Amino acid sequence: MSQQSVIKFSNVTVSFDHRPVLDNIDFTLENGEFAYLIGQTGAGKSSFLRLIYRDLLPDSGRVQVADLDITSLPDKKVPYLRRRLGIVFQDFQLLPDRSVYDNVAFSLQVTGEKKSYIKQRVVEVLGMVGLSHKRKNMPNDLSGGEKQRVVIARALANEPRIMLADEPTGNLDPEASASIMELLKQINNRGMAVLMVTHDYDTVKQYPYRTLKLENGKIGDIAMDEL
Ligand SMILES: Nc1ncnc2c1ncn2[C@@H]1O[C@H](COP(=O)(O)OP(=O)(O)OP(=O)(O)O)[C@@H](O)[C@H]1O
Repeated sequence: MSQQSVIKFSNVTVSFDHRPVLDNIDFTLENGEFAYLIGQTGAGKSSFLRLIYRDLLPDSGRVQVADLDITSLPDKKVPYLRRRLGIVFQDFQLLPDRSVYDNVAFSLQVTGEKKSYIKQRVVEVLGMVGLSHKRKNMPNDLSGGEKQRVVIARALANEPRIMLADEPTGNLDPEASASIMELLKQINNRGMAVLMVTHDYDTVKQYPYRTLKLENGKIGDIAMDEL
């Protein structure tokens, strides 16, 4: 894999019940690149993401993420891989009985970071997502957009090189969606690669980046006017 790419699929095939969902796919995400992944329901977008965080192995082909070969990665190294990825999914997956601060701190505690570093880093990432003033609140006290910001702060805490976002604006109103997109844009401008699955074509048009479409098991770049 070149120094420039952070994700590389080579001849990747995934089948369910003998039907290929991903059919001999090649794909590269460059370091610091922002890309959308679109496609109809059932096109294979979630399966595509699952390959990247090693929740699914391909039937054939090779998947490389950062400098790791996912296809030959021992199970015990999977947590190490996942710490290199910031994962932001639609159902917010926050711990409901912990404060905003503790939800973010938790992701650093599991990696065994020092207490003083955790405190500094949590304050830093909550500042980045504009939620310093909500650090003592519980997730249920927050709006949908604010919850999504906490999820993003948590994903940023380990300083990943790649952010995977599965419909991060899916459940949000237009204003909250725009603020999440501004945040992802800002994160990308700091050099992090972002791969975002979305059905939200308005957002794609408003924030134009490279757009890939999954269709009939194949992936290809598409232009804005083809949306
Ligand atoms: N574990 C599985 N066993 C059998 N079939 C599966 C499995 N996982 C996914 N599929 C099938 O593979 C296809 C692609 O599913 P996937 O969830 O990747 O699509 P998607 O593009 O993410 O869809 P959506 O937009 O609805 O989330 C679907 O037809 C789905 O039913």
